[in-house]
Order: sequence, then structure tokens, then C-alpha cells
Amino acid sequence: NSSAAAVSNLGALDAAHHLHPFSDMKKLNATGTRIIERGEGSYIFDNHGKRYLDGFAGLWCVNIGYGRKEIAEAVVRQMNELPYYNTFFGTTTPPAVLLAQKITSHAGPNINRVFFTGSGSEANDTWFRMARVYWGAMGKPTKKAIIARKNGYHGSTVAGASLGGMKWMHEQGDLPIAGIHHIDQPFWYAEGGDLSPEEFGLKMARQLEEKIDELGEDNVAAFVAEPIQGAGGVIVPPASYWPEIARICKARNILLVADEVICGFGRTGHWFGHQHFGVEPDLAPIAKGLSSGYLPIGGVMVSDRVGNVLVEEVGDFNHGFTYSGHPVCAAAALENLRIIEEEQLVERVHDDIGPYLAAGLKSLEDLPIVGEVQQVGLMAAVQLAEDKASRKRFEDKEKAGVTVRNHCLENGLVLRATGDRMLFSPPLVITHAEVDQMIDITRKGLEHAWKVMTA
Ligand SMILES: Cc1ncc(COP(=O)(O)O)c(CNc2cccc(C(=O)O)c2)c1O
Repeated sequence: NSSAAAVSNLGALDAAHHLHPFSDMKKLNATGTRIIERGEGSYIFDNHGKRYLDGFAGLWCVNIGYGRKEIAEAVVRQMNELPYYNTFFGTTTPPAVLLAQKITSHAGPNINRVFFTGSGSEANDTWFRMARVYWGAMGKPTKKAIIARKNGYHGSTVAGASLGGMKWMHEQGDLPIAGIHHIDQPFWYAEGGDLSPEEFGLKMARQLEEKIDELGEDNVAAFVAEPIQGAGGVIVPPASYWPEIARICKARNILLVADEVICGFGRTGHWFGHQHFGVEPDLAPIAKGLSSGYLPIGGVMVSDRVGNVLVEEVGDFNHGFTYSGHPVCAAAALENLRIIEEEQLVERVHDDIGPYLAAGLKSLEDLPIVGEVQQVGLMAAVQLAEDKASRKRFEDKEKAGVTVRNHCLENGLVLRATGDRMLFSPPLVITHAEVDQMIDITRKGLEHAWKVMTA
């Protein structure tokens, strides 16, 4: 109901007043922005009424799909009852309590507590401080260093961006901050050379042990990793990787942190990605699918190993946010999880639509441009290649990915390209027919890009 003039002038106003994340604003102002107005199921609609199949579920997050009125109704009820109150100074609110309980009911027997935040980045900053407080309380205050991975992504706060391994982010703002170290990523296609995936997985995991030896075990607090790297390109590690990582964390007495911001809440066909790999984290940041993006909320799932010390030994943990456990955001997340539970969406991903997507993606493998397909549940990547046999990638990786992405967009499909990897992360409610549509449009985009890149 904003004024008609303003609505018709949104593009110009956007350029004049609104700085976008991760965007070259000069280029964006020149090309203009696509104004998204509506969403329904697995589709979004722009202000010209054009419909797009959202193969990326917003930003990895709209797990239950768009337009679920139940969440709006739960939010209106809570908003009218108690629009905000905090959980500082001995107070709490029913949605925050009930949400913490519901999350931990899906997180395995050793995780029984949640610390709430407003985003996934804040969740990473939260465990970053929590891990050091934990080791202080354990009488090992020098265990402060965090080991993370190149090409990992953990957010845009100072600690989140430092924990992340994206060099091009570190260069803006003189990151990483002290005390954060990176080892290589388990990206076999690009970095495995002549090693088998299994050998490469072990080799990459053993870099953790080497880094611990280099830093000194008494100086290392934790290792953090996404079960499957998301923004880095949906990089599924070889099967040998996670068991070895878990073994090393246990043997060398460092905390294992699984960043579940993308992998959580059914994305992999399990409630959490670490469950797909059979490892148990001591700490796990969450966000995105927690509320399906309907309202901003994040948190850290805390194991009893850390939680009991935090409660029994630490006293005041001097950390937290105004919106930690925000009652309206928590109400939206509660309703979101109820839908995921009642419609058995996690099981659906594992037993039905995940395998269906896998079959669809497999049908693309015959294309000359497809170097590799990786998929777990409803999280997948198609690696583009100039020469399949040698795993040779295109010189201009960005151009290859953008060419596929733009062709798909023209044909009504939103896909994410990270360099020369096409990423899929559709809503968990996507139907078989919509997967067929997604695969068909992707095939056309891949064939088009092959012509462009080999012309
Ligand atoms: C693993 C992981 N951890 C933390 C964050 C940070 O969450 P917040 O954004 O809520 O602070 C993320 C977020 N991941 C994310 C966010 C925005 C864009 C893209 C992309 O792949 O283009 C990915 C993430 O993927």
C-alpha cells in the first residue's frame, strides 16, 4: 500500500537508497534489480508477473516453500499477544522455550540446549566465543585457536567471515582476525589430482592433525566445517573424510563444530547434515531452514559436553543479542518445524524426492559439459568441464557458470552458480513434475553454455 508513485518507481528508489549484499552496486544500478513480489509453493513471481521455479529456495532456506499461511497466522497471533520481549535478566517467552525443546528433540541424544541468535553469522560468532569460554572453564585457557577450511562459508560478521575461507572476503577488511587458521577443503574434483576420492578424503582430513601439531594441541579449541560446503559449491566430501575428522577431534581433544546453517532441517534427507555422515558435533550453528526464511532466526545447538560446563561451571556467559529468542521469530520457526514434522518432509527428501532429483541429475551426465554431479538429499551441484576425461575446467569459470545461470533464468528457473558449479537447493516440497521442469531447463542451459564456451 506504499504510494503508487513510489511503487512504480521502485527500481530508481532501490538504486538511490538501498545498498545490496555481495553486490557491485554500480553494475547493479546500471542493470537494475529484478523486483520479486510473490511466492507460491516452489515458485516466485516478479513485478511483471513472470514466474520462476526457485531451484535455490531463496538462499538455501525456504524449505517448506512459499505461501504457507499457517506461518503468517502463527506470527499474527504471537505478534498481537507479545510482539517482543527478551530473554535477558531472568525472563523468557513461551515460543523461545518450546522452540529450543523442539529443535533438540531432532538433534540426537547428546544435544539438549540451544542459544538463539538472529542469523547464521551471529550463530558462528556465538560458538566462537562459547568454545573459548568452555576451554577456560576446563582449565585450558590457551586452547583458543580455531581451525577452519579454505572455501568454507560461515557468514559475514567479523568472526563469521574470518572463519570462512573465502580469500576474496578476507581481502576486504583485513581478515581473518587472529587465532583462526585454514586447512584445505575436500574438493576432490578440483584438487584431488590422481588420488582416488577415498585417498584424497583421508589426506585432507589429516591436514587437521598436521595443523594441530603445528599450532600445539594445547592451543587449539575447535575445528569448524559445513557437513557439505554450501556457498563454496555444494562440495560433498569423499566418504573417508568425516570419520577421520571425527577421529582426530576426539583423539586430539578439540571441539567438533558442524555448521548446519544450510545442511540443517531436512536439506540432506536427515534433520541435520552431520547425521548423514554419522558424526556428532559438540556445537552446531543453525539458521535458514529453521524458519524457512519466513522470519530471521538462528542459533547454536550445544552438546551436553559443552552445555553442562556452561551451566555448571562458567556462571555468566556474557554474550547475546536483543533478538535472541525473539518470540515472533520463534513462533514462525515453531510452526515451520511443525509443518516439516507433520508433512514428514525430512523423510520425503530421504526416501522420495531426493532420489528423484538424483535420477534427474544423472540424466544430465551424458552432456559433454558435465564433469561431475554431486547430490545429497535436495542439495546438489553440477560441475562444468571443458574436458570430462581429464577433469579440465573452463579457463573462465565465472563466465561458464553465469552463462548457464542466465539461460536458466530466461527460461524461468532460478539456479545458483558458484564459479563453474551449478547449485541446486530447491524447497523440500518441490514436486516430481517441478523437478522434471528444473532438469529440463537446466539441460537447455548446459547445452547453450557448451555452445558459447566452445565457440
Ligand atoms: C554454512 C553457513 N553458515 C553461516 C551462514 C551465515 O548465515 P546468515 O547469512 O544468516 O548470517 C551461511 C549463509 N549462507 C549464505 C548466505 C547468503 C548467500 C549465500 C549464497 O550461497 O549465495 C549463502 C552459511 O551458508
